[in-house]
Amino acid sequence: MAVRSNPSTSGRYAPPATVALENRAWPSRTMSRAPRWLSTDLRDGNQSLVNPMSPDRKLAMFDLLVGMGFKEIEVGFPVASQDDHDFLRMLIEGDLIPDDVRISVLVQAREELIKGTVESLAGARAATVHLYNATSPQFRRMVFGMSRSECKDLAVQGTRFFLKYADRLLGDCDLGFQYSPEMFADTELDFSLEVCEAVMDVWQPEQSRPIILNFPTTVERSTPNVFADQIEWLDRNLSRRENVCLSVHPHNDRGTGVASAELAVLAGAQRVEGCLFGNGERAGNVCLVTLGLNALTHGIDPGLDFGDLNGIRRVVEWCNEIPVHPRHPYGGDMVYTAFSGSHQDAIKKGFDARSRAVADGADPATLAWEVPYLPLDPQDVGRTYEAVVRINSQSGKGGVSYVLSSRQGLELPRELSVEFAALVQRTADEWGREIEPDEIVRMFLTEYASPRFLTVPVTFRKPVPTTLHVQGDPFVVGSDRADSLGDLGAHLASWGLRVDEIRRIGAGAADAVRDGVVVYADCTIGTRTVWGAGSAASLDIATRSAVSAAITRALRTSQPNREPARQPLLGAA
Ligand SMILES: CC(=O)SCCNC(=O)CCNC(=O)[C@H](O)C(C)(C)COP(=O)(O)OP(=O)(O)OC[C@H]1O[C@@H](n2cnc3c(N)ncnc32)[C@H](O)[C@@H]1OP(=O)(O)O
Ligand SMILES: CC(C)C(=O)C(=O)O
Repeated sequence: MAVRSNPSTSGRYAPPATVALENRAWPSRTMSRAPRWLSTDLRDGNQSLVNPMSPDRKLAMFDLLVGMGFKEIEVGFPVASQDDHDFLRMLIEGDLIPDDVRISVLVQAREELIKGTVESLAGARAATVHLYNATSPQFRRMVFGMSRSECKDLAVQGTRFFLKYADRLLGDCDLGFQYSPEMFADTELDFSLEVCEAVMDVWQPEQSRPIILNFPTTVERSTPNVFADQIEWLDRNLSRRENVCLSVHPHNDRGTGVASAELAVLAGAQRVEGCLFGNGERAGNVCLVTLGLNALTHGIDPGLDFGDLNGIRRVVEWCNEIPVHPRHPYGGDMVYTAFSGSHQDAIKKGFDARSRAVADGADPATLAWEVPYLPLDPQDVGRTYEAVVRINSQSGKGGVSYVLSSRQGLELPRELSVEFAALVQRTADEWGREIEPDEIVRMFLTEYASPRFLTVPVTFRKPVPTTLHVQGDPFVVGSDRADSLGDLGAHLASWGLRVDEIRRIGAGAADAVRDGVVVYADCTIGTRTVWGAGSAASLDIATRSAVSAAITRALRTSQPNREPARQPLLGAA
């Protein structure tokens, strides 16, 4: 097949500039604690929506953020719209901002807008004003029509206006100040530094009045390592560093917003701005859910509560009117689900190993999480194990066994699970769709279980060698459970059955059969080997039931590939 390339279009895009950084330190660092988080769901997130949030949606989002533990929340751009202004006033006048939460508001470097912003904060106990202007060559040339020094002056004047109106109007407020050179990632590094230094000369940061300098990838255009280099360069070169909170604000245009944020933290960023589930302009702001849970799965407390991630998602979806993708890291519907056989097998073995460790006395709360293919314990975010394994034609015996075990407590012998999995796979192929757990259980019971428990002995004309599997661990005749099986051989002999071996006997009932023991009988009938399953309060009756089911199957399975009947038989018994 001919390979098509796009030389004519790719030639219109330039590769990003790189940073000359000697001995960069970030590649060999690891994250040891979570950065400060700022949620900009109510500002950058909101400004990107088709329908900006209504007041009740804004309040729901604010309450959610507070409930999750956010301590810094950008609540809007109060001079941009009456809605943003009114929401801010509602938070202040309604005393809805907890003492340990700091709100912030965004404003451009224009005097009348700064004045209006400061006025809208009247009565606030604590707040940060976030001033921005774009600094990149493209903006200076195309949007502002300004030289470098005029652009710097815009930021400097903006800071002066802020101080002027804040002094006049907000004497009682614990005021913070944040400056962002918008389009930072596309701005010459030395110019970003020059502007930030000039802003700091006006603000005069001290320990008691630090400054937040926030560096956005307003439009993400380079690989995350380039952004990390930019941040490390600033970390090294900014003056008054101890009074600067170095913050980043990544967007996700190239799909690497999370990587940009994480590498930036390694490079010296102390604070990250983003949105829940990555809402935001174009391809979104960096996703704070992903970042927070990435930290958690590296053993770092994110300082945010993700314990009810489905609940968080519901609020976010309602506020933004945008569904979260089923494959969204940690929060999507499908992310704790495996369909493919080898994944399911490994997951089941992981859970089994975990159960054994707990049975041996390990505390599940502290036992290291190491279930293959599940980077996070779904229960840590309020999800269940219910949908961890789902069955379709890609599934194998591990998955089918997992469903029967987790749903019904049925622990199939390996040979039986191989056989049953093949039947499930054929059925999934035939039906052309996923098979629900209840259907799997029904299919198993329909195929292998006796239509009803037989309580009377069955007589066969010729001896049938039988291997019995009883739910649970291997059992050897003559062990401590031998007495409970004492009559078994006699019973089976009275049916005309010869017991070659009794391999397994269970401790405890299967959920499917509340009344006791499950027996899996592997019977050689004539030239065929046929499985049957039975359950009852006593081993004796369960065994008859299992053998009877095997015989019934042997009689009816002249067409082995038939579609299984749909009615549950054990359930009806
Ligand atoms: C990357 C980001 O997310 S930044 C935040 C973006 N968010 C928003 O823009 C939403 C809120 N903004 C708004 O609602 C409006 O832009 C307002 C209300 C703030 C201002 O509206 P308007 O006065 O009508 O101006 P408009 O939006 O067209 O702004 C363009 C003007 O502002 C100037 N400008 C843009 N950004 C800045 C800035 N940060 N500082 C100073 N001037 C700026 C432009 O140069 C342009 O000036 P010109 O009119 O002399 O050509
Ligand atoms: C105002 C700044 C921080 C911004 O939103 C951006 O550049 O994306």
